[in-house]
This record gives sequence, structure tokens and C-alpha cells, in this order.
Amino acid sequence: MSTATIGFIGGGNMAASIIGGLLASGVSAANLRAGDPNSDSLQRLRELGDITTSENNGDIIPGCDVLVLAVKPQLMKVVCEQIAADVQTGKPLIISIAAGITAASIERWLGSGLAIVRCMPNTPALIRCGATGLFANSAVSEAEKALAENILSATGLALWVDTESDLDAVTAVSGSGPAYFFLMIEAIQQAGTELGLNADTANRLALQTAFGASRMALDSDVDAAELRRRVTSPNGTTQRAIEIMEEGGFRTLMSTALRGAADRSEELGRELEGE
Ligand SMILES: NC(=O)C1=CN([C@@H]2O[C@H](COP(=O)(O)OP(=O)(O)OC[C@H]3O[C@@H](n4cnc5c(N)ncnc54)[C@H](O)[C@@H]3O)[C@@H](O)[C@H]2O)C=CC1
Ligand SMILES: O=C(O)[C@@H]1CCC=N1
Repeated sequence: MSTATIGFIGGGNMAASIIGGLLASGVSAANLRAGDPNSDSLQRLRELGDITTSENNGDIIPGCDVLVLAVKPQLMKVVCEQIAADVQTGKPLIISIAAGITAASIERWLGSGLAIVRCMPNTPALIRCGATGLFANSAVSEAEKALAENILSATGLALWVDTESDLDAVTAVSGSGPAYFFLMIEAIQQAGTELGLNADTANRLALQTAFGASRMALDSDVDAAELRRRVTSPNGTTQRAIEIMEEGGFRTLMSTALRGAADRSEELGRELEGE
């Protein structure tokens, strides 16, 4: 368990998910801090645990071993430039969770010589079921890599990727991924009610089925395709449904959608680097 002092710049949805996961893993609230001008965001974080918060980023940076940059990509430049002097004084390990923003841009805005880990987590971090891809710039030491991995793995799976551009694919697969599964749950719930189930029954069946399928696939020795085949009786109900999904272009749609997400991640980096 990490005993590093970890500060968050930006205390919105994703920071709350990581902080919630860290607290649930046993990290002490005394080691967690957050800066955010929005008092509602900070209040929400304090409801997770008795962490130190400030509406002024500069208050929380001194003494931090790690600084997690958790503001929207469009705000990264201005926020980095605001905190650059404090960061250069303390030289904490920088962990950025911003979609698309490259380590080179962050280094340009914060000043050179900083150890920067870029990562792409996801919101199930809150319940320690997150999935994170990580990439380190060349200034990150082995000890700092271990520290970053230790922090993110407290919130779930944490995997290093080979190249920085792999983070665009990670964003498409797992960063945005929870939304795809939530959409699928919504669609199944709606279809269940159209078939005559009451909304509560449709909701509970859809949620438990999503949970059961995921848990079973995680625990299984065989892949998802084989598990699907085991549900699919010849000429039965599942076969009919799967054929309709395949004929409707389900796989192409997913492939195109994830390509769109990855392209948008790359585009965000390019759009915002020159600002
Ligand atoms: N929401 C998600 O599922 C994921 C988000 N991300 C990344 O996490 C970052 C944050 O996203 P969310 O948490 O969803 O956004 P959010 O809008 O929920 O949170 C951003 C927070 O930044 C605060 N903020 C605004 N100006 C600030 C400033 N000058 N200093 C400090 N804080 C400031 C806002 O008040 C807000 O609380 C983004 O860069 C996004 O790409 C990464 C993975 C997943
Ligand atoms: O939608 C977004 O841009 C962020 C990054 C991954 C999930 N949410």
C-alpha cells in the first residue's frame, strides 16, 4: 500500500474514482490531497474520506511526492502553467490522466526535467475494479515506475504499454469502455420492458447478467467466444439473437466506434499541444 503523499489537481469524476479506490485499498486519507476551484467537487471528495482539500492548487502541492493531473484536457495548459513554479520547486512525480495530452506537451507547460507518467484509468477505479494503461517518459526512474504502478494497481488492473500512442487505444478500449457497457445495459433494460417485463425486473436482470458474464469471463480458462458458444444452443434463442446482431453489423459498429474514440484521443493531443 502506498504511503506516498498524493495530490490531485482537479477533483472531479475521475479523481473521485481514483481517490475512492485508494481509500478502499487502505491508503490513509492523511496522504491524499486535492486542489479544485469548485467547492462542490471538493465537498464530494471529502465525503469519500477526510482528505485535505483546497480551492487553491498552490496550497496542496508543497510536500507532495506525486501530483495527479486530473483536469479536462482543454484546461491542462493553463493549469500546468499556473502550477509550474510550485512543481519545479518540489519536483513530484507527475501522473497525468488527461486524455490525449502528450508527455511532451505537459513537460513544455510545466518545465523540463520532470518525471511524467501518463495513464488512462477508468471510473470503476472507485470500486477497485478499474483498468489503467500506463506510459512513462524517459525521466521516470524504476522506483517512480513502481510507485505509479503501486498507486494505480490499488484501484484495479494496471498495465504498462509499449508506446505513448498505445494510450489512444487504451482510451478507446477501457478509458471510455465503461460507457459502452452502460449503453448495452440501458439497451437491454429497454428491450426487456418492451417485451413486457416491469422496469425494475428488467433492470435487475440486465445488471446481474452483465455482472455474471463479466465475472465468469474473468474467472474462466476459456475465451469469451467459447463462453458465448456454450450459451448458444443450436437453432435456439441465443442463436437467433446473435445472428440478428451479427447481420446488423455489431462487430463493425464496435470497431468503427473504438476507432473514433482512439482518433479523438490522438486529435485532442494535436489540437491542444500548440495552444
Ligand atoms: N471520466 C472518465 O471516465 C475519465 C476521465 N479521464 C480524464 O480525466 C480528466 C478529468 O475528467 P473528469 O474527472 O471526467 O472531469 P470532471 O469535469 O468531472 O472534473 C474536472 C475537475 O477539474 C476541476 N477544475 C477546473 N479548473 C481547475 C483548475 N484550474 N484547477 C484544478 N481543478 C480544476 C473542475 O472543477 C472539476 O471538478 C480528463 O482529462 C479526462 O480526459 C480519464 C479517464 C476516464
Ligand atoms: O470521454 C473522455 O474524453 C474521457 C476519457 C476517457 C473517458 N472519458
